[in-house]
Amino acid sequence: MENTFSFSGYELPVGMSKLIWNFVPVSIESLSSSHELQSIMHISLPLQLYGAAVLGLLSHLCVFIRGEWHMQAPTILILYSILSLLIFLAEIRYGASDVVSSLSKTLLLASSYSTALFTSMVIYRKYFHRLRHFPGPWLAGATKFWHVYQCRDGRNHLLLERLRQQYGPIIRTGPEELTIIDPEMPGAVDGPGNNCSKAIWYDFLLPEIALNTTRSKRDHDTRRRIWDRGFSAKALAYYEERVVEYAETLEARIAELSRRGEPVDVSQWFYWFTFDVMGEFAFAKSFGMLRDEKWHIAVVMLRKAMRLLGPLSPVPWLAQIGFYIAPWMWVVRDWLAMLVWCRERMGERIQMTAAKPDVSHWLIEASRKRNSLEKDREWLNGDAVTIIIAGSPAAGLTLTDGRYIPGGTTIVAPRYSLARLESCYEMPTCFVPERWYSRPEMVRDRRGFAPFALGRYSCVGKALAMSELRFVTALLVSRYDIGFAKGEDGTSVLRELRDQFTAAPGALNLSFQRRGLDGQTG
Ligand code: HEM
Repeated sequence: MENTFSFSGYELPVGMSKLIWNFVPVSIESLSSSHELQSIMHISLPLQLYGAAVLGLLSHLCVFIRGEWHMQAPTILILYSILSLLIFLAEIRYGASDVVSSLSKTLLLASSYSTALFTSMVIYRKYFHRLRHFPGPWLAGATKFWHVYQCRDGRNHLLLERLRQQYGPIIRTGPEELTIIDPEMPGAVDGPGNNCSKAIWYDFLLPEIALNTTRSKRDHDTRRRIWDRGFSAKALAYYEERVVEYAETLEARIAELSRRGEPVDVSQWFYWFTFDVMGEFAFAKSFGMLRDEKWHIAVVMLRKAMRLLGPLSPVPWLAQIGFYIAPWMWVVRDWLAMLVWCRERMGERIQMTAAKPDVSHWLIEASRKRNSLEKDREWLNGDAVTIIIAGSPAAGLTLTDGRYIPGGTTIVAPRYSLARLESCYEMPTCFVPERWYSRPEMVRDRRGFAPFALGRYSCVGKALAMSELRFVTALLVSRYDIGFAKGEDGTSVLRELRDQFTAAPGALNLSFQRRGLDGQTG
């Protein structure tokens, strides 16, 4: 019989499952014969609690203080649960006589261990850590749970903006994390010559892996070369034909609504447009939302799942526990269902021959040529997720004014705040599109403007995204007079904005008045 260990659908790594498979019966067996164990059970309770506390302290100082543990979080949780169960069984057998006292003693030992472990972590983070001198909320430097709690409503962008006003441009937003709101950051972190790598947060897609989530520079560069082929001038010409078709469908829908005098929630319609286009490029199959005028179930799942990425992104270890130990839970279920959906569509896409090349065509063909289609499935599945939803330094970083950011720090450079810096823009909180063409003096420092990121990790789809933006804008602006619909004041689009890896804007109801051929509104 094969020795695997599965808990709530979570399959432990083979080595670990063998260890547990052998360890549990051997341990229970040894409970009934070990004299040493009997003598341990009869040590006085204070001494046992003291021993558990020392173990907690040592686990921090000798083990958890180094390296990354988020991917092992489910295994660690399962091992601790098994250990507690063994202590409980040993207590019943040799220690306290009844179940209730055995249980309370086990809980006491576990609490003593964890109190020492977490106290040691907090003391270290607050008084010895290399980031201890950076300003920020006291609790943020002690635990990332502070951040999870603060951005539970998906408004991390507003939280960071408030912190900037309170603490200045460099804020300690986590035990190992600095949020730096300085126009220099996009270039310093992502620009040429930097030595930064991706933060642990990017492991959220594992075991699937994608171009924008891989943390290995070598894997990224190899994969990026394949993606680049999918965005050559020739490939872009194929895509643009289809972008035009979808943009015209969008315009036809808007024309219908405008004829009926109905408001157009452009946030929703633009969402449907971009997702239909991306479905076509990822799976050679549109989501059909523009056609059906309703949300596709997979996109609904994706939107729900993206809510997980906002609040849980500061604690990737908790997300891993959710994925493996509680896959049935709330948004975790939506996230996993969305991954399964993408996996299945990618399976179908591999089997079909698309009439015209889509983005996936280049990725699949590259695997086919190398005869590694099956081996590359995790990449293909992960990249499919990237298409549809489409830094930390080991070494330190010195900013141009001499400020030093210690190595091993996760650096966050929030675009929302960068776009609102007085030092970069005149009237930074006002919507003045002219600043980007006829009034360049309104842009004081453009280094912070990097919506497609910079350097090796910059957006590979930038040319496609820009052609979608240009085409739809030109089409609508040339045919319609556009204004706020009745009852709309333009505030909810930002007020309801949610920060969840990509930004999810609130509703924006506009009225579209068709102009006649002479340019007059008709
Ligand atoms: C207005 C639309 C878009 C914006 C603002 C945007 C922005 C970005 C940003 C900021 C990144 C860096 C993300 C990170 O490092 O975590 C990125 C990466 C990426 N984007 Fe886009 N993107 C857009 C549209 C697209 C489109 C249409 C595609 C096409 C499939 C695409 C594909 C990608 C891919 C594959 C990456 C990963 C690149 C790499 O790691 O080498 N994006 N994008």
